[in-house]
Amino acid sequence: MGFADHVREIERVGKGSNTGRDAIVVESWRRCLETYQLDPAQAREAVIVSQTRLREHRQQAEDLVRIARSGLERLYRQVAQQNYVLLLSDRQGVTVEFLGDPSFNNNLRKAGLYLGSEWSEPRAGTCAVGACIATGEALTIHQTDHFDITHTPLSCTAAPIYDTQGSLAAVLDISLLSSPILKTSQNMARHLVSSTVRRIELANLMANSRHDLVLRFAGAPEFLDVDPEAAISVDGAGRITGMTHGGARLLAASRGLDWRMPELLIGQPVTDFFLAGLDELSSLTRASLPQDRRIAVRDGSLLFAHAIEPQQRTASVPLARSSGGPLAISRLGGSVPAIDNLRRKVTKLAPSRLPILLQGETGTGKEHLARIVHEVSGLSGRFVAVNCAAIPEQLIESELFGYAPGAFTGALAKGRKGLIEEADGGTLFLDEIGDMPYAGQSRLLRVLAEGEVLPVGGSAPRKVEFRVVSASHRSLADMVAAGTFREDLYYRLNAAVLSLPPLAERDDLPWLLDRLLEKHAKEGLPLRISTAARLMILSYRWPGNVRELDNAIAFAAALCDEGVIETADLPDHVTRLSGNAAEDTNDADGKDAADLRAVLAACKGNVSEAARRLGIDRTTMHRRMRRLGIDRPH
Ligand SMILES: Nc1ncnc2c1ncn2[C@@H]1O[C@H](COP(=O)(O)OP(=O)(O)OP(=O)(O)O)[C@@H](O)[C@H]1O
Repeated sequence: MGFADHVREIERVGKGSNTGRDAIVVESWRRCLETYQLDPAQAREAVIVSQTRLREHRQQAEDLVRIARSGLERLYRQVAQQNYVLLLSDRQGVTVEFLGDPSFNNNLRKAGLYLGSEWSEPRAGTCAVGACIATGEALTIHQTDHFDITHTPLSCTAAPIYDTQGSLAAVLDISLLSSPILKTSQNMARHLVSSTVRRIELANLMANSRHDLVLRFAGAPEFLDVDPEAAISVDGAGRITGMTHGGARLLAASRGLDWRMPELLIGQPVTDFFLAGLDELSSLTRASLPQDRRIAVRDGSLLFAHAIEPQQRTASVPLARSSGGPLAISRLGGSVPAIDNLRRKVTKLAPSRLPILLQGETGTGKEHLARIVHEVSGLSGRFVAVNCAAIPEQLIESELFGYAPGAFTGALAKGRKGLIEEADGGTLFLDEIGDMPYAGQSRLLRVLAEGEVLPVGGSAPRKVEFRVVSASHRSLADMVAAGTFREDLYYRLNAAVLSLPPLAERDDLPWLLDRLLEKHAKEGLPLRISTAARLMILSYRWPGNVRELDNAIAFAAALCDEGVIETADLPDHVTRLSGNAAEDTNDADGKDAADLRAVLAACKGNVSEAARRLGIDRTTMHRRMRRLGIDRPH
């Protein structure tokens, strides 16, 4: 159908003609013409909201997205091969979650199948998300059902997600960019989307009714425990506190009410809807077989029910203390002012429960410091280190939060504890926190705020108590300014900030060298180093920090004869770039020292000028002078 025909059909429908379109499409076209005054002859580009607005929408929807995530991923895996993309829109029609093949990114963006795209009817005309918001029903808007000619290649199927109070919270949509197939082929898609929504609503109800009795219902006993059709929650006084959409329909049908009026359902006594007392309802637990858990609804129908008792909160784990502080703190570094200062801070901060943010270039010893903090803290639980940059983005949430049994394909049948729970009673070290995906940041924030962790695909949060130490070699403050790191999470993590200097700025390099020689000594044989090799190490800049030094000593330890490291055993780049501090002599006044003296003399003792000529900063210059035993000229 061409553009002109499409416009003509909409106009005819607007005037009351029947062109054979589904009623749901006809009603939407009329809303577009009459209520929103849209012109079918004027094609509109897809609307994508600004980053700032998108962030606001995503923050508001984050609770739902968190609960829906495993369901969304599962649905996407089922449909991705048929080239569907998946959109979760909030109740304003703004896409807050998107799963699609990144290889056709540009076309999807143009078509509005993208994060931040706005699919409300007033903005986009008849479309699946918009019509779903307007009607509250699952539906398909296929190709020329769309009002706007821009969207007519698309085939979209959407279902509404209701919150536990019966209000529309979001819309789940799967869309095909172009589709040669007939509209009826989307019936299957609608079924898939609707069953995903049912599971999401159930998970949401479970998460929100931890202290209430939950009743799940199914028409057949076989599905009762695995895929119930409806669920409601009931408080200790027997009043309805929440429901899934299926639950709302069931309650409304029981009394001949309209499910669109949830205020007639929420807060009402459950016994108004069922021919059973509260005690009888609470006894429908797994203790009896599903087929024996039959219950009569007031409209005369019979259902099977499953009662889930309110969950008790787990008692908080006392964080016991142990000692180990003095020894641990001495491993921080040598006795030089900067490190002594750091040591003082660590001693004071470690026993508190304040979250600590460690800053420092890569390899400066952030994890080493985090372990020291843990040992000095006296926490009895484990130290669990997580490198957020090393875990693939798709796995980060299940690694951190764990997952419930059967949460996704490939998951262990009995589920798995996440790293956060492993750290219960101890310290969770989040390395490279700046690489944590945005969605994971939101979930982490929630764990820190509530002290509870909800496994992926799970509905029962578990209490956890741990100390968080995080680290990043990137500036989190800059990331917050750029909108890639959550500001609220940033403020939660950086209650105390400790900075580790680059190795080139550490005056305790000789101390570190000695510790690493001890570390790499082979059993029973002390590892030593010749003066020349030592000087070479002391005058090298160590851009890779303590890690590079550690690796260099490990390398030399493997090469050296009779436990003595000579210059020839050091890695080539160290010998090449160390400025020949000392040829193989025992003379501490090597060529490097002579060079420095010469430059200083040429600059009439002006250290800043000498540093400038050598292309190093003044602090480094002073440090080199100290190392090489050169006094400051007067
Ligand atoms: N004070 C120290 N004493 C002895 N060894 C140290 C010290 N600091 C760091 N190291 C060693 O240096 C190496 C690198 O340290 P660590 O892994 O803690 O650095 P990092 O800053 O966390 O690195 P990245 O930013 O790459 O995660 C480790 O092998 C560690 O044992």
